[in-house]
Amino acid sequence: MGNRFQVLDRFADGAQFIGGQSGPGSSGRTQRIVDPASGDTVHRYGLAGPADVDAAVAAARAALPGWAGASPAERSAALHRFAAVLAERAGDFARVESLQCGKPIKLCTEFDVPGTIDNTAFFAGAARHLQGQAAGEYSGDHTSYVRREPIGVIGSIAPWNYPLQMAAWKILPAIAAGNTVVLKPAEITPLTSLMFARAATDAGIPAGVVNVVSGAGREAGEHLVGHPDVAMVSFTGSTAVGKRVAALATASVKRLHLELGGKAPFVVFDDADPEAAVQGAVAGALINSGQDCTAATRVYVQRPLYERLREGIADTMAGVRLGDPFDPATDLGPLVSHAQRDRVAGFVDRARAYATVVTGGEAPKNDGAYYLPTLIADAPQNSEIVRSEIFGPVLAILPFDSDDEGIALANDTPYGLAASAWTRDVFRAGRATRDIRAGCVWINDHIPIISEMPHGGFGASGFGKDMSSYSFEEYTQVKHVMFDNTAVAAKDWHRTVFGDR
Ligand SMILES: NC(=O)c1ccc[n+]([C@@H]2O[C@H](COP(=O)([O-])OP(=O)(O)OC[C@H]3O[C@@H](n4cnc5c(N)ncnc54)[C@H](O)[C@@H]3O)[C@@H](O)[C@H]2O)c1
Repeated sequence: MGNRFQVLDRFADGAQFIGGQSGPGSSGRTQRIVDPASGDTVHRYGLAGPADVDAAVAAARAALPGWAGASPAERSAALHRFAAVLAERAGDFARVESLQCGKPIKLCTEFDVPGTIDNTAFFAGAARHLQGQAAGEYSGDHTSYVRREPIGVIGSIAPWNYPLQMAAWKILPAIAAGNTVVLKPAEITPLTSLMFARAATDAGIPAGVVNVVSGAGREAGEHLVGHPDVAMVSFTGSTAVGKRVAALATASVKRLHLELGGKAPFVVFDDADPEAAVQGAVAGALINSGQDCTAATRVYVQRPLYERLREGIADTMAGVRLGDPFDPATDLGPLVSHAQRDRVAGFVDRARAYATVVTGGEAPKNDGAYYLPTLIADAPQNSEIVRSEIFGPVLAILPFDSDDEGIALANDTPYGLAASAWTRDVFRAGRATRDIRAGCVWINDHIPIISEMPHGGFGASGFGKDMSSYSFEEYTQVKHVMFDNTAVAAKDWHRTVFGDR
C-alpha cells in the first residue's frame, strides 16, 4: 500500500485545477477518492465549482490566439515533447490509474498508458496533415478554397471508466487542430487527467491550452456546457446525461460531439471457430470489469454452437483470476465503486426472476467492490439484462436460428456503438459488416482500439468520432474563401444586382 500513497502525495496541495490558477475548489465541498479494491480513502480534494470553471475558460480563451496562430509544425513539435514526457512517467500513470479505478495494473501498463502515449504521438503527426482543400472555380473569374479552422474553447466532459484515455481522446485532436480545452473529468477519478494536464505543461504546451477542472456533473459540468465562451461541447458518458448535455449545449447554439452508452452484440455464426469465440467473448465482456462502452454483453450464438459456447464461456469465466489490482497476475479487479457494484448486482438479482444465472451472480466476501464474472442464459430478448447497459462483468447468452435472425437481434437495441461477428465465411462476414448498425464492427475479434480507428456511435450511442483523422472533422470548422480574380468580375456582379447606378 505504501507505493499507492507515495504517488498521490504529489496532489496533496489539492491541485484540482491546472492551467490558470490552483487552490481549494470553489464549490466549498470536499471530494474523496476511494480505492475500490479496499474501500480506503486515498485522497481528498476541493471540488471545483462554477468560479473555477470560469477561471479555466478564461485561461483557455486567453491562450487561444497564440495556440491557434501557431504553425502546424510548432503544435506538432509540442505534442511530440508531450508524448516523450508521458513515456517518462508511464509507471506513475499506470499506478494511479489502477488505484483510482481498481483496474488490473496489467491493463494499465499494456493498454491504457501505451494507448495514450501512442495517441499523443499519432496526433503529433496528424497535426501537420490538417489541411483545407483547394476547391477550384465555382463561378467564372472566381477562385475558391476551403480552410479548416479551430473552433475555439472546447468544453469536454469525460466518464470514469478510462479516465486517462478519455482525457487523451478529448484533448489531443482538439489541441492538434489549434483549439484550447477545458476538461471536466469524472469527480471520482480525476487524478490521471490532472497528471495528463501537468505533463502537457511540463512539455512546454503553453499555459491555458489544456485545463482540467474536477467538479461535480450538475454544478461544474452544466456550468461548462452553458458557458458563453465555450464554442463546442464534447461529451463522453451515459446516454441519459448526454441527452441533458445536448439540450443545454443546443440552447446556446454550440457545436456538439456525443460519445454515449453502448450494448455491443457479439454474433457467433455456426461456422465460427468455437474456442476463439469463447475466448473472445470472455475477454470482450470482462475487460475493465465490463465497464467498457464496447464490452461484449450480448452474445448471440447460432443454435448448433449454442451449448458449446455456453459451457465454454462458463468454464473460462470460472478460471478468471480476480484479485488485487496491483498484482500483475490479476485479470479482474473490482468495479470502480461500491455503488457501481451494487448497481450491477441489482441487474443480476432482478434477472433471476426470468433467466438462469449459469455462473457468478454474487460479490465475493471482502471489502472491495468486486463482483464475480457472471453468465446469464435463457433471458428473453426484450428483458432488462439483454437491453440495458450494465457496465459490469455480466454477459447474457442467447441462441438464434437463421443469419437474418442473428443480425436482427444484434440490431435490436437503440444503441449502435460497436459489434462483432464470428465466422469463417467471407460472405457472412461481408453481410454482417454491412447490415449490423454500429459505428464499429469487428470480425473474429472484439475490443481492439487503436489511434487510427475512428471511434463513435450510431443511434442512441451518439454522433461524431474520437481518435483517427476523422476527429479533426469534429474539432474544426470549414470556412469557404472566394477570390475575385479580376476587378471586372466584381463590377459585373455589382451591375447585375444594382443596375447601372
Ligand atoms: N461512447 C464512448 O466512447 C464511451 C466511452 C466511455 C464511456 N462511455 C459511457 O460512459 C458511461 C459511464 O460513465 P459515467 O457513469 O461517468 O457517465 P455519466 O454520464 O454519469 O457521467 C459522465 C460525465 O458527465 C458528468 N455529468 C454528470 N451529470 C452531468 C450534467 N448534468 N451536466 C454535465 N455533466 C454531467 C459526470 O460528472 C462525468 O464527468 C457509460 O454509459 C458508457 O457507455 C461511452
